[in-house]
Amino acid sequence: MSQIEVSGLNKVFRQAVKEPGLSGALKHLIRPQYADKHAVKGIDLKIEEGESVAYVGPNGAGKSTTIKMMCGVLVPTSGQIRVNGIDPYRQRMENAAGIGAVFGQRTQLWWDIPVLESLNLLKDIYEVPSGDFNRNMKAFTELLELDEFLHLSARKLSLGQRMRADLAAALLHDPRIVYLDEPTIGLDVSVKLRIRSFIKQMNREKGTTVMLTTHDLGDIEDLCERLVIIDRGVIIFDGRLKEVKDAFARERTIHLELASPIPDPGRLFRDIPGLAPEEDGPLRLAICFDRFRITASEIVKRVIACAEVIDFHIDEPGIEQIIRQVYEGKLDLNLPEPAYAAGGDRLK
Ligand SMILES: Nc1ncnc2c1ncn2[C@@H]1O[C@H](COP(=O)(O)OP(=O)(O)OP(=O)(O)O)[C@@H](O)[C@H]1O
Repeated sequence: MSQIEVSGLNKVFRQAVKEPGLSGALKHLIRPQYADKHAVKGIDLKIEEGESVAYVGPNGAGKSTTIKMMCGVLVPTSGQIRVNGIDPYRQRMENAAGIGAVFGQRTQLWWDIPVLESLNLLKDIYEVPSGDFNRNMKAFTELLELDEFLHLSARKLSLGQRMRADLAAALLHDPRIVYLDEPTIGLDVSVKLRIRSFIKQMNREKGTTVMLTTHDLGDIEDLCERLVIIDRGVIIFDGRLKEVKDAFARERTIHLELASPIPDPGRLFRDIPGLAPEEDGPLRLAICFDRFRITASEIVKRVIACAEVIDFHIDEPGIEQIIRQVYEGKLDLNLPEPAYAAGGDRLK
């Protein structure tokens, strides 16, 4: 059995339908009207111990609703969820012992007491043995630089400090699974990197399963091996991140440094529609190409035939670009890829 098993999962919310203004509110009081919102539609998902999964989708796609059902916060309308072998809603207490959760918009720390006190309270609630608590506190303090604010109450923390404290709180009891809902939202780059490196370390060293929802696609690239995309309540893609990149990261830019100028470099690629080298001075070329149309080695071969190439490097697009295209309906990740590019190289 997988660590997380979800099958045929549905969640329907009943939403009040009100006309605007006071008269709308009064009408609703007299004759309330409701509409059903099918937030999650028949989801099937299996996650194995130690996996790091990015669960992404546009606003309102159903990510948080799924995570809340996995945490036992929301009851499914229909379908099955087993987390660590138990039903998260019916066995909430047992479920809580095996999971940690960070919701970027909310904190689980007590607002008015020092962070250290909150962590001590969580130690008691989760019945964390003192040895484990001290060991984790030592490691987390170092990795997340908690020292600077352990004595402050949660209400006095900056957003970045609050997120670091929340991560420590979520992982204090060594949960086997951690759900992270927008863990880096609104944070500056250095805090983001620190948090990512902490999550990676937990996943690598303790084998903690990570399920991450985020709009920061850099988080995905840095943290996750598997990508699950949900759109309007339906899972539209589930696969390895690396395979997605290999198959769909089409656009690349090759930067070449030359020993001597090439007059009219565009003529070398007239047979490839849309491929136009950009010159950055006489000895530098930047060529943006679709690798399904021509390979990097073919480009280098054509340039070398005209001038000595001193150096070159290739910029690859990130997963961000690919996912953005999926959201915009321009890319279907389930489509088979083209087989060959100019120059004869196999694409995969
Ligand atoms: N408690 C609720 N009552 C009614 N409708 C809800 C409730 N919670 C969520 N919804 C609706 O369910 C749909 C899915 O919401 P959900 O919060 O799961 O999306 P999400 O993918 O997490 O979006 P975001 O990226 O914006 O956080 C949305 O249309 C939302 O309005």
